[in-house]
Amino acid sequence: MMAADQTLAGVPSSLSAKVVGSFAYLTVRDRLPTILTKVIDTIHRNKNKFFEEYGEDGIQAEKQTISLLSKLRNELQTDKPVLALTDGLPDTESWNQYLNRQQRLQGDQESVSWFKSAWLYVECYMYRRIQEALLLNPPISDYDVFNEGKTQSFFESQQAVMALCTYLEGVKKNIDELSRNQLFEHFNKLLLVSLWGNKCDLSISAGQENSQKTSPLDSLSSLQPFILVDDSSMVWSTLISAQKPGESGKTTADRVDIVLDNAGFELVTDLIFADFLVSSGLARRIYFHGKSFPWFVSDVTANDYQWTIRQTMATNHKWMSKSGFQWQTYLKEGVWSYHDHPFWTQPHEFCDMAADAPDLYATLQGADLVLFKGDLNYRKLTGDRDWDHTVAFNTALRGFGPAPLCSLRTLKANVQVGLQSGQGEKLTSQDPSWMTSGKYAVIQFYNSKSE
Ligand SMILES: O=P(O)(O)OC[C@@]1(O)O[C@H](CO)[C@@H](O)[C@@H]1O
Ligand SMILES: [Mn+2]
Repeated sequence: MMAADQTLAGVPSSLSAKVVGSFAYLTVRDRLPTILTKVIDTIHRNKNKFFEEYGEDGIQAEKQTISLLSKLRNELQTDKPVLALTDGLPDTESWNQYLNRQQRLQGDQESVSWFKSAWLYVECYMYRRIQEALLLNPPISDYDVFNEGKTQSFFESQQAVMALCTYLEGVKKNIDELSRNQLFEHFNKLLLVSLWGNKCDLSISAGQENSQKTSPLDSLSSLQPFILVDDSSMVWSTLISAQKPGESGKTTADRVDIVLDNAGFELVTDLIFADFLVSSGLARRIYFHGKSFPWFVSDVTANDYQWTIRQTMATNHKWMSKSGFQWQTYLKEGVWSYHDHPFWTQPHEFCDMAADAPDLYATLQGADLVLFKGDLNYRKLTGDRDWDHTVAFNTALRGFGPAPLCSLRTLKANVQVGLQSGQGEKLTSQDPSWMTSGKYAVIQFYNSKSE
């Protein structure tokens, strides 16, 4: 039995709000209550809508949901014990087992609570409790409390989206004549656009809008110095070496999986990159992995995914609309498909996936490359632990490696591995908030098969 904060040999402890003043502490103390308050306000603002749709039941549901969320906010702010879930969803048991696991880790001296336990766990748990509050009030159970922010991010980024779709159209027009070097140039640009699309995330901004106003293609070179690890050439060579003749006679990699992060502008950058991968013949199929309920304010759900493609189709911008129709065709043909396994909205570190979600692990093993978008995925890849910055990426992965994988992440949490000796210290002296500002990024690759 491990003592309270004793961890597996050589594995550092989980980031936690128990470290007063840490980013985890500031998130749990300030940002999470702010997000909860915005959720409560959003539900209250839609009271009339619920009444119109559901009559008195809608009013009752609104009141009940707000009372449950206010209770949750009070539990959080007063560091009450984390409670078992009661909504009887298929994953409820898994969540409650994970709570027991956390309790065993901490020992029975203190209960699992917001300011004493792992930050990754309590933050994920908060979003699952928001979902429980809605599920316990059926008339409004399928209401997406984060929808307004996600759609606003899309609408505010229209200039950037139009510029990207126009660029993509130009690339696709004569794509068969492009040399491999030219293909690599476009690959690199659109990979970087997808990487920096991750800056637009509403949970770091606690819901403040932070959409992309200008064309991201214009700023790629100025952003290059802020990329701390750049394994893009390894991503490219993995795709090239995976090329094999398909039924159509075209040589392509079979499948690239994109574990999505945020809706709005970031999702469009992912769809554009995926379109390029298929149009260029670098990949035959794309699996998109999204969330099965609203998560971390701006993460992609099936509704967001379908809505974004419909909106892109419906625009009166020629190349944007053409892209939207192409994406709908990819879905109809099975070239693209959307998947939302419950594991992505659970609190587990990814090194647990093989044991706790073997079906999902097996699915990812079928990919030639898995791209993980964003900061929360990076935190789960590395277990959200207090690693030294020079620890190797695959050490932090702790055996997770279903396929060649790459994290495309802007830094918004104080966990970062795989840096050169002295690189972290230099960054801290130059820019103390480098790990949490979203200004810096990594393209970090690992191929377990190359060991
Ligand atoms: O995964 P994303 O969207 O890039 O970032 C989500 C996120 O901003 O939410 C948390 C703050 O509440 C951070 O730890 C984390 O980075
Ligand atoms: Mn996110």
